Amino acid sequence: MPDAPLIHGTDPASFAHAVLAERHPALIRKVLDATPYGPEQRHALTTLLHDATEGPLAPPDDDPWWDTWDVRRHAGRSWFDLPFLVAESCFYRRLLHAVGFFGPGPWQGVDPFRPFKLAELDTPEAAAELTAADALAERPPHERLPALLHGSLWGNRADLGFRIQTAESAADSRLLADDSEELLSLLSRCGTLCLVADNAGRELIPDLLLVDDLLTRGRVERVLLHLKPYPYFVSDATTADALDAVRHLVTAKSAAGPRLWSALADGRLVLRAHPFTCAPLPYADMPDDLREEFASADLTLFKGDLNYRRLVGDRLWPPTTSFASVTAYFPGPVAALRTLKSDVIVGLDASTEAALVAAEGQRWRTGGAHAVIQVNAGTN
Ligand SMILES: O=P(O)(O)OC[C@@]1(O)O[C@H](CO)[C@@H](O)[C@@H]1O
Repeated sequence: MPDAPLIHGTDPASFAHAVLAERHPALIRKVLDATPYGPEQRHALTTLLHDATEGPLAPPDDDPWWDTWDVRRHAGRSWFDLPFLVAESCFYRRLLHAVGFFGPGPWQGVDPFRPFKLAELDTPEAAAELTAADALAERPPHERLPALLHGSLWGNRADLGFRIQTAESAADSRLLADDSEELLSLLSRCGTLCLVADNAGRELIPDLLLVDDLLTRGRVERVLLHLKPYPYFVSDATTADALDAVRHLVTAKSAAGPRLWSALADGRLVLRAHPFTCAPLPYADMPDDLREEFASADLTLFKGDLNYRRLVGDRLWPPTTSFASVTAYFPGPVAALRTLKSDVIVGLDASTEAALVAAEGQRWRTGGAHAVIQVNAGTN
């Protein structure tokens, strides 16, 4: 397994530093504005707002998460000195603790990000995406599946979802690595697919439409949908979010809605929420039970930026590092659908990297304008 330095937020000019110093405080303000929390929670949130930028890491005494994942040992360090993934994971754990999510009490289980997630579902753009997706049902597989795959890849970017692939769109320059043909081939003969989901709302809807097509058209026998056991990184999907999405599809009279409802009821679509999905660790450190589940699947498909960071390791890999080399540990065929929203990237040609740097400096890594579809079928 190749090696490279872990990404930290120490450099004030880095993306990671900006996330910790700017995005996290802004998020706390959004959470305070979105829910009428009481004085105790508001005090806990404003304390976190200060701690997470000025103070040392201060784990709560009464939360075993900090011991389960061996994070308490970082107590007293600056958040900026921690591995970026650890710092973010600690922030979200502290935020949920501050709003009383873990209880006991009346706020137990109340998702602080739910207002943002629900707002995404009821928009004209979301309705237009559903109309476009339903129209796909009549198209032949060689058009329908790539469009559904791109719809899932670009998630909530409606202008780029569900387009019928034409010559120019198939050569979309925003796609920096494209193993979609190999991915579609793996999906065409897949008994069990593990889909490790990313965000709720308008990203989960395209994911579920892809799942429905795979299950309905007989290409996949069973899908294990890996969600988060509790709210994480603002938008990450929980079971409640998945049920909201299915109910939304039924209410919107999408043909996929009742089919997904039935697939859940008869066990062809199974919801999973393993604690490791909220751990501050790379998937290379996954526990044995999760490793066995992925090993027993015919394909595991990771969605989104955070999952990609954890799949390949949140490190400053040279972009030309092969995707296969950093996922060689994975116990079965694995693929990633990821829009680039953070520094880590592997699997690019040297010429692609050079052209991106010449055109955009290093902004191409974090702007969300580019994406990769990468596969390690495990055959090499
Ligand atoms: O997994 P997602 O939702 O695609 O993206 C999550 C994410 O890009 O947002 C953070 C920055 O705000 C990153 O640190 C993190 O990887």
